[in-house]
Parts: sequence; structure tokens; C-alpha cells
Amino acid sequence: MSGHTAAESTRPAVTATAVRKQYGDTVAVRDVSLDVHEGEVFGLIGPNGAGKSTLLGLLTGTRIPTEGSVRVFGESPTAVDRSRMSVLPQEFSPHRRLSGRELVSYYAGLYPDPLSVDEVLDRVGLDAGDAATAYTDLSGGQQRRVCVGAALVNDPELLFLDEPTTGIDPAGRRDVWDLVDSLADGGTAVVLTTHYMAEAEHLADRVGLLTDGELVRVGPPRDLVQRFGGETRLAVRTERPRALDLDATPLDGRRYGDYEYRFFDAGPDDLTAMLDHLDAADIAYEEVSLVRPTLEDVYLNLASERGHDCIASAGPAGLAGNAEVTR
Ligand SMILES: Nc1ncnc2c1ncn2[C@@H]1O[C@H](COP(=O)(O)OP(=O)(O)OP(=O)(O)O)[C@@H](O)[C@H]1O
Repeated sequence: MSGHTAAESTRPAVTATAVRKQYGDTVAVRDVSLDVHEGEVFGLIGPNGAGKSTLLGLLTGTRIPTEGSVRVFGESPTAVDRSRMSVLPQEFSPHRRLSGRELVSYYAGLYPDPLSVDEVLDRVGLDAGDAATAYTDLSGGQQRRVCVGAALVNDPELLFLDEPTTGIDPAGRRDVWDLVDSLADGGTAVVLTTHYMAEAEHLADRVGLLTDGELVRVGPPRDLVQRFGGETRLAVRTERPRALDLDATPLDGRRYGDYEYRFFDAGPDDLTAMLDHLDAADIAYEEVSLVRPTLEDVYLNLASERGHDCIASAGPAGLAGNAEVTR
């Protein structure tokens, strides 16, 4: 779970003030203001093309804002001492035949006063055997550890990670989460982008939801879910098609496809009442569950409001299945 202690009272590691980036007629980032403090993980989420990479580029100084300003430790990101910040780009792909130790050593050589290679390997949790293994022979999670290690050689106070876990398996993802957690606990400010809502919910102290270049929601994941996630739903999946008579159920609901029913704004008492009803009416069911909203619901609700395609491919939040409302 998130819960790193951000040093709110300190000067922010990075601040954006009314930043706008325009490419010709395309406004990629519009009037974004945010700050990220020491020891805080800030997760940037949003659909494809929302402007996440552009915003990251503005924060790291690889792109220049059309309007507004960015400050890293109080300075322009292009002027700041590069040993204080680090960026792990999405497409970072080191030489595959070198070992983790060789790679970390190579990147350490780019800085005047790097951490020792052993310390970096220790921080990213690579033991001597893994560190001696060619990058290409490591698991996805171990490879990502090496990549994060390469980004840590300068002992940055501010770390940018662009989709750090895309393309790696769930165990590898957990490894990276542990690593980011421990970095933030040690005081590093981390800004990351992700397409995984569970990742943002787990890691981020605050999440920024970007859509059409605009930062439309910012806050701790739990607050966003509470405010924008919608109600808890009661979901019922029956064994036989169209087995429930919705006029007789104790809650108002809808049928989705032939087997699934959802009842909104439900609580634990409603679960009991529904189970009693199913038993009394002798209706066989495969599943009855309370589905609490998650950050994914916040995201999908917003995407739906804005008419984004992802709502169509993701389907309705809750039980997977047919989105057709047939009642
Ligand atoms: N160099 C560029 N020239 C012109 N348009 C650009 C340029 N870079 C980005 N854009 C446009 O700006 C918008 C935001 O793109 P950006 O890559 O920042 O989004 P993103 O949220 O990172 O997307 P993804 O999740 O797919 O990586 C898009 O409409 C994109 O086509």
C-alpha cells in the first residue's frame, strides 16, 4: 500500500506551474500545475495520447513548455545538477549481453561521484549471482531491477519512471513495487506513469489523472475512489439464464447479458437479503459478491464522461461480460 511520508513542509522536488505544451494545433498538455515532494510517489495515469510522456518530458527538461514554468529543486530542469535527478525512459534497453554488474558500472562511469556498484546492486536487490548474469538471461523483473539500478547510480533525490512495469509478469511487477516503496521510504521523490490502475493504487501517495492534456483529478487514490469511484455494487451470477425476476428482488438492479445482475449502492445487509431471496426463490447461483469501486472505476468513469475509446474495450466496471443492458 502507499503511505510514504512525504515531507510536505520541505521545498518540492519538482513543481509545474500552469504548464502548457502545444505541437502545432495539438495541445498535448494544458495548464497543468503540480508539485511532488521528497519521499512522495506521484502516479500519472491517463489514456493513450493523454499527454503523460509529454508532461514527463516537460518536468525533466527534455521538452520546453509553450507556456508556464517547471522548477526542479527551485531551478530550471535544464540547469539543475543532473546528479540530483534521474529518468528511466519507457523504451530504455541496455546492452543485452552485459551483466547487471557491468551495466550498473557503465552508467556509474557517467557521473563524477556515483554510488558504488555494490551499493546500487544491494539497493535494487540483485544478489551476486544475478548481478553476474547476462541481462538477456535475467527474468523481466530482474531486468527492470537492473534498469532501475542504472537510474540510481547517481543517488538521485528525484526519480522519473516512465511505465516502469510495462511488459513484465506480476511477480516482477511486485519486485519493482517493493523497490519503489523502499526508495520513497528513503526520501526519494518519485514520479511515475503507468497504465496499471492497481499499480497506481498500490504505489502512489497521490495520483494525477490526465486526459486530453488536462490534469482533471489529483489526490490520494483512496480519496479519488471515494469521491469518484461510484457506489459499491452487488453482483449476482446465476447458473441458469434469465433466472432472476428483477421485480421480486430486494434491490433495484439490472441484468447484463443472460446470467449477470448488478444492484447498485449495496451494503453488507443487502448481500444477506439477496442470499435469503435467492434461497427462498430456489435460484441457483454461481457467484454473489459485493464489488467495491477501485481506481479503475474512477478512470473508466472519467474516460466515459470524456467519450474515450478505452471504455469500450475495457467493458463495464465490475463483473466481466456482456455490456448489453437487456432489462
Ligand atoms: N513531437 C510531437 N509532435 C506532435 N505531436 C505530438 C508530439 N509528441 C506528442 N504529440 C501529441 O501530443 C499528444 C500527447 O502525446 P503523449 O505521447 O504525451 O501521450 P501519452 O499519454 O504519453 O500517450 P501513451 O500512453 O500512448 O504513451 C498526442 O496527441 C500526441 O499525438
